[in-house]
Amino acid sequence: GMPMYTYSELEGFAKVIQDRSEHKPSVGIICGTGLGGLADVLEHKTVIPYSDIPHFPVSTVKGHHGQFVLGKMKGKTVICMQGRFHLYEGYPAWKIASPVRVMSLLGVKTLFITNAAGGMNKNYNVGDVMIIKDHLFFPGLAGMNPLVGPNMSQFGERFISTSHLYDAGLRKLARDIAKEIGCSDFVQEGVYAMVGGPSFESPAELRLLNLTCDVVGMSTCPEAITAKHCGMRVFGMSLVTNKCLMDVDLTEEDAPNHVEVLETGKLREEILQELVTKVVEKMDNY
Ligand SMILES: Nc1nc2ncn(CCNC(CO)CO)c2c(=O)[nH]1
Repeated sequence: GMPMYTYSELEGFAKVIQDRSEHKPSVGIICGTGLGGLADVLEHKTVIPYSDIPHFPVSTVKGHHGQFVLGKMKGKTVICMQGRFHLYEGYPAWKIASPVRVMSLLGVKTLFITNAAGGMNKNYNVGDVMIIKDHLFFPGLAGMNPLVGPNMSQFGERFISTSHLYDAGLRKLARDIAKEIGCSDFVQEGVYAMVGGPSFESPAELRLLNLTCDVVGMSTCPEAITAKHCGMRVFGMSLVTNKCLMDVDLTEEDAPNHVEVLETGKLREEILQELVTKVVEKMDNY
């Protein structure tokens, strides 16, 4: 594809946003499929469609708006991505992750990434929320890593560790808040597997992924790695929107589809908003 964004192009994207909004965000939120409601709770909102930013990618998936929303949440200044990008849309990993570098240039120090995912762990139920403690970035293992190519040392080092990619303090805080608001029954903590998509995984692929992972999706890893590269604290959370068909002999009606992914997002929207809002409120003490 076309050459990657240069540092000055990324600065140009940040400038378009700075010229449109007084907000100086310290927190970034990437809203997953059907989870765009997270941006609705912001106060004093500024909305900037991706299409208003020259040469910036645009979302092409049902359930994704395609805009930045800046505003206040519990005293913190937040920038939300309502609509994100995916490998299956044909975007390379570096382009999917470029909004994270723009957020870094705007001053974001902590990134919350949410997504919809299929449950592989048999103890998980549709509607569960899984705090991500680690990931299996399958496409990344095959070279579709957002950091491939010349290292942009303005953001970070050439070779970064991902041993502690999902911040332990924020995970502890999220578990404590889940207890506090009484939703521990359906708040899990586990490992996220990323596949490229757009086809859903075969039973054989699911059984392989389930050796180390609890849920599977088609996003999140490129953004998490890029956030770590530029020194952000990262918090990831999956909404389990369906149970995966782990064996070819299971009946057809369990097969995943996009409609149930969107519907489950609506079901749990309030809880997700409450969880994220409370973690944002208390995160500086963890
Ligand atoms: N088996 C399975 N179930 C899932 N439910 C949600 N997603 C996340 C992908 N969501 C796509 C299609 O809904 C839209 O981004 C998946 C997935 O990748 N695999």
